[in-house]
Amino acid sequence: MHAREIKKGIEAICCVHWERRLFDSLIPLPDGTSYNAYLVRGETATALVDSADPALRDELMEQLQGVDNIDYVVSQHSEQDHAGALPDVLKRFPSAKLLCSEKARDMLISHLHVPEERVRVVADGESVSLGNKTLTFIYTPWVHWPETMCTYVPEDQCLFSCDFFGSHLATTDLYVTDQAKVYEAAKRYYAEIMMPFRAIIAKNIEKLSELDFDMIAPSHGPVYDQPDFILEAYKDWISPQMKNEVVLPYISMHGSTEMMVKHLIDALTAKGVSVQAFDLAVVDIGKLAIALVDAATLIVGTPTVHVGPHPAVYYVSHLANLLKPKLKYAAIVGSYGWSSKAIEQIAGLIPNLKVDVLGTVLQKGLPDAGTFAQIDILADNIAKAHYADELVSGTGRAV
Ligand SMILES: Cc1cc2nc3c(=O)[nH]c(=O)nc-3n(C[C@H](O)[C@H](O)[C@H](O)COP(=O)(O)O)c2cc1C
Repeated sequence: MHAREIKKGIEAICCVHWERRLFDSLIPLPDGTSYNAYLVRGETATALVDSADPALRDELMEQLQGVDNIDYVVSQHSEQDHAGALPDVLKRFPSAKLLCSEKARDMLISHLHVPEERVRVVADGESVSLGNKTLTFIYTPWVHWPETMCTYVPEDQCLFSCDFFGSHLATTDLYVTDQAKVYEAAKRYYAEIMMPFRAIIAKNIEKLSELDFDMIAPSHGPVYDQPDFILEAYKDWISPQMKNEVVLPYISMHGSTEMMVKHLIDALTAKGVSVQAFDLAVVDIGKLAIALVDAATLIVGTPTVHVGPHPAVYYVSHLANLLKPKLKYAAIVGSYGWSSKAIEQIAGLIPNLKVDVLGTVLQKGLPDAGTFAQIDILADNIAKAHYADELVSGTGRAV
């Protein structure tokens, strides 16, 4: 890849990680990802905004080959996928100063062993002149670490946002060309990384909306030359409005829980409630996280294993608890053999979820007519709660 111009004097250096399939040893990447750095050439000084993951440091350095001098390297976020190649950049450009937020200073030193004397802290709102271009730094904490900031170039109405608004997508597209594809990738990114910080993200979006920009250049995925697309999507995801949707992660060893789950899906669907069910034996947790962004109700389906829920249910309950989705209601269904504490244990795993439990159906062995009758009542309770809240149907996309 070569550096490509996105504004006069501003180039995107996209390092595309086509083959990466897991992020942070946690997040599935069905479409790979990219790490974007940006070169800003002013009349009197040149700056590089962010770097790349150390795995692609050669790709980054190759794209910087023709660059004689860099005066400033801006680190918007200290995590390795953007800051990991900073030591290489600082070595290659020995007079460059590393600009970062107050909180990033210690993080860059401790996480990357960046030489302390190279670091210069910039304040929230501070500007650095590159001659005919200015870099203005806007602190946007907790998107998604405490030190994160954005960088704004007023002369070009360009906002560098790092992880904020990013999407995990390996592509040669410089700009968003397929909105549906980017929407899905950006929602996956938001769901897994940003969702726990919904309230502070809302404040940060408000802060950024005071700026006049016509381009958002994130550090993952394509550049937004129509920023309203992603701003509107984010506003929808962070809004308190839930959708008439149920997320139903389940697992079944011998089929009993699965029969209960399938009956529940039919009963809810018949009442006009959308359901996204995920078999935890084969789940892509990214898709599950995406479903949690809008849903009003979480239903967990589990057999009992060694007194508690199946270990896969432990994992997914813990994950949902960490991601803190909007969810207002919950329910648990499942089958057991002789004695179970699955319900109590699941309840203990989700203290962050401020949900009303609308019902639990625990069946000894195979479900029968009585079990299905209980499930019908549960479906009725869920539908009534959703309609009482006047929840709107999920559109899946805001575009
Ligand atoms: C490894 C294993 C451990 C189990 N431990 C318990 C248990 O502690 N308590 C219990 O009531 N049933 C236990 N069971 C029985 C299952 O919960 C029971 O067979 C249930 O009907 C399975 O539901 P499923 O068909 O949805 O997999 C265990 C089953 C297996 C395979």
